[in-house]
This record gives sequence, structure tokens and C-alpha cells, in this order.
Amino acid sequence: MANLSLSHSPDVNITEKQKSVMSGSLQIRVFPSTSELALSLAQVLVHESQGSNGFKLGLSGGSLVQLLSRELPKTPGLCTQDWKVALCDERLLPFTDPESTYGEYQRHLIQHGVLSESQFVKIDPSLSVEEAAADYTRKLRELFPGSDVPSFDLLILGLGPDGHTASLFPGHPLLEEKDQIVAPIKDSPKPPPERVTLTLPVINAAKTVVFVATGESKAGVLKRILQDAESDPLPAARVAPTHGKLLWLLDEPAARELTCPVEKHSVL
Ligand SMILES: O=C1O[C@H](COP(=O)(O)O)[C@@H](O)[C@H](O)[C@H]1O
Repeated sequence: MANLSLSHSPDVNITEKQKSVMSGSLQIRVFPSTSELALSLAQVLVHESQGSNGFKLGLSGGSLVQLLSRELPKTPGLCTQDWKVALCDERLLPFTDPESTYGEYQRHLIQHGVLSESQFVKIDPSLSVEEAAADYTRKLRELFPGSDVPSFDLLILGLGPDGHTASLFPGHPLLEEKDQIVAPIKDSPKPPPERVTLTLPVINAAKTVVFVATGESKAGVLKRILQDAESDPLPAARVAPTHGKLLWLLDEPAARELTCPVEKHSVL
């Protein structure tokens, strides 16, 4: 990785998050362009999956699908044969609907031959949202036999401009969920209203969590998540893997309001 430089303002108040940045348990990498960010994300995938026997990956939807679909087909050294892929959240829609996250992976990533349909653990969109969550829970329990709380090797999360991640929304009671590993949501403020999501206990049990956030619309919320110590933290600010690593990959417009230490990366 060329042109790595640390950038921070030494005169700001030091929060717990900033201490995590300095101790290395939290890394924030900022890229000049989305394509450089995508390249780095692909390298993270190569690195994290190397040597793992049955790599278990959780993918989010939204803008991440296009980013991965553009980058992964041209990533050297990516061996995906033994991967199992689940979705961090899914909208309760037929896979043929353009808003279905699995449908989007099917139309883009699977079509490029990077992964096959049989590698995905998917919801059953023909069920009610409660039944779909129970069915998805059962499928994840099969994927992680013997684990009370599944521990994914890598989860890739997105970030909404409101601070949501997966289908965990600000102020929603699901943020307090402690027992279920998967939950149904019927009142998502972002359409469609019915979704199935991993809960915070599973997200925080992952070995590595990578957030991907791009674009100016995420700048304000990123400052709140990464720098402000709010009494009622936003969903994405509640992601702090208990024993794992947390990495934020941002482009410059998204990182515009940050004054905490970040790694500035350029691969060109
Ligand atoms: O609704 C969702 O939004 C988030 C963020 O999407 P983005 O397009 O702003 O990147 C996504 O991570 C989540 O999986 C999806 O269901």
C-alpha cells in the first residue's frame, strides 16, 4: 500500500474511540476514491480468508453489492471455493425484486462466477417475517454447529446516513436485543418495512468487522459515530467486536468531518 500517512489534529479532546484508534483495536482508513477503497476491501477479503478452512462471511446490501461486484471478479489470489456467505440483513422480498439483497448478489456477483448460489445462506421470502427470521436462525445454527452465538470470520457492514447498519435503526427496540441471533423487523423506516437482520450480539461476536462508507451523505453521521460519545449511541456506534477487530474503510467525502487519527491510503 503506497502513500500511507497518519493524519490527525492533536488538540481535540481524546475520547474512548480515539484511544481505540491509537491502541490499534480500531482502524480507520481513508481512500481518495471509491475504486481504491474497493481494491483495499478486496485485499482484506484475500487476507482474512487465506488459510481459513470454511471461511464464513457476512455481507450487507445497499451500495456494497456494486462495489464488490465490480472489484472481486478482477481480484488476484481470491479463492472463494470453501466460503459460506450469509447476509447481515435482508429485505423480505422475492429474489427477483430489484430491492432484494440476495437478488442483487445473484444478478451481479454470482453471475460473474465469484461465488455460487449454493454458497449462500438465504432467507425464505415466501414466509412471514417472523417465520423467515426463525428459518434464517435455524440455517445459521446449522452453519455454526455448537456455537451459542455464531462468530463469523468476517462481517462487512454498510452505514446509512441515519447511522443504521444491517437493519438496525436508530431508536429501535431491536438495539437492545440480547437473546436472538436473528430478528424480524416489521417497521423499518427505510423501505421495505419488513426485513430480517443479524442482531448486535452476533455482529459483535465476529472475528473481524469491516464497515464500508462512501460519499458525502455519510460525513456528518461518521463524525457522530467515530468521535462523539453519545449517551444513546447510533446503531453503527454500538458495533465493537468483543474479541475481534474493527476496521472502517472510507472515501474522502465520507471522512470529510473527521478530526480523529485516520490512516490516509492511496494505492495509485
Ligand atoms: O438498507 C440498507 O442500507 C444499508 C446501507 O446502504 P448503503 O446503500 O447506504 O450503503 C446496508 O448496509 C444494508 O444492508 C441495507 O439493508
